[in-house]
Amino acid sequence: MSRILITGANGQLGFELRRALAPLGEVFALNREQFDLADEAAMLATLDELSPQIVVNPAAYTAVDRAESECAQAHAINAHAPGVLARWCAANDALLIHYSTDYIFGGAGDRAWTEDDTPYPQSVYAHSKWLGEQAVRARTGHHLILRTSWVYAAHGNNFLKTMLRLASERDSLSVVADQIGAPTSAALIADVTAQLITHYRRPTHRFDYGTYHLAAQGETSWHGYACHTIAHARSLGYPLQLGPAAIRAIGTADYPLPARRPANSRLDCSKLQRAFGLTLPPWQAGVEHVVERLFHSQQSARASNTQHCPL
Ligand SMILES: NC(=O)C1=CN([C@@H]2O[C@H](COP(=O)(O)OP(=O)(O)OC[C@H]3O[C@@H](n4cnc5c(N)ncnc54)[C@H](OP(=O)(O)O)[C@@H]3O)[C@@H](O)[C@H]2O)C=CC1
Ligand SMILES: Cc1cn([C@H]2C[C@H](O)[C@@H](COP(=O)(O)OP(=O)(O)O[C@H]3O[C@@H](C)C(=O)[C@@H](O)[C@H]3O)O2)c(=O)[nH]c1=O
Ligand SMILES: [Mg+2]
Repeated sequence: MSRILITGANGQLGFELRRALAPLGEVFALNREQFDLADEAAMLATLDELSPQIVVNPAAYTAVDRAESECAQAHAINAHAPGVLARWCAANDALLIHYSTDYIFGGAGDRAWTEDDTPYPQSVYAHSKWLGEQAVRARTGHHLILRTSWVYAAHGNNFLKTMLRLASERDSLSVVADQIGAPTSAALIADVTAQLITHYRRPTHRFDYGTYHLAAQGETSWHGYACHTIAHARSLGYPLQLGPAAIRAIGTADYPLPARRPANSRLDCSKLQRAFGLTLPPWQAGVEHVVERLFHSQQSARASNTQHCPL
């Protein structure tokens, strides 16, 4: 039985971690109001009070474009706060599980990045996440840093839900086809995190701390991801405005945004699979599952509206 603290419990990953870690011990799932990564003194007081043996930190500043103009806030939460958590974990013999991103890589070439490749962050968000990783490594050896990519879930905001919304409002869509990565469900990351905690708690087992890439298998572009999402929604009978052939493939240059994104976001996840005996599922499986969940909750919302409306 472990005492586990989860930060950012209302984010995409925090929400799924609440479910996946519940059977592993006494879980303190704290949202921003209960555990503010921008308030160091309050964070330390809560850590002392709850005295967790495992701290899991999915909380982050994730607004990639807004970070370009809110550099100080992004750095406080993504770069400084993980170091505070790591220092507390080192002093209190706790394990820290932290998450990072494919965006720390420069994006050149078409080979999947390994844990040994040198990051070259191209945006404020990416730079702040890279500094956060380094702060964790410098302060405690007892850490896991899990780098993932293109996270989505039924709960929260993400590209998948944006595509479904736009497909129900518009006749056509334009989506970049020259950035390649793997959409990864928050549920998969949370389930793998639970597996790693189970390994960690085995009494006689050597545990391999460190940095691991964790993404769904396979690769696609944002355009490929949008097409698969919308095709699956269509096959379920989702109400869509968009015609079947109306998703245009465009280049990054045709979709200007404040923050630069890497062209190559491929993560080589073989180290994680080897070390912990895991098999990562293809990215399409998680996308289909979340589209189905969203479809069914939309249907039940409709059904209960119909029941309650006077005829
Ligand atoms: N989203 C993605 O595509 C990817 C995410 N990652 C990484 O994975 C992790 C989880 O991301 P994800 O769940 O998608 O992110 P979300 O944006 O869904 O959730 C982040 C959570 O952090 C909370 N938060 C923000 N600021 C603070 C603060 N000052 N104190 C406490 N909590 C705060 C947010 O609270 P509030 O709800 O109040 O804003 C939110 O609930 C992060 O480390 C992220 O960098 C890696 C690759 C891809
Ligand atoms: C909405 C939209 C986006 N795009 C492009 C813009 C961009 O290149 C790409 C993704 O856009 P988004 O802004 O939704 O995604 P973005 O916020 O860049 O997602 C990132 O979030 C952070 C937190 C991470 O760590 C990354 O792994 C990644 O998931 O899709 C289109 O081409 N057409 C569209 O209609
Ligand atoms: Mg975004």
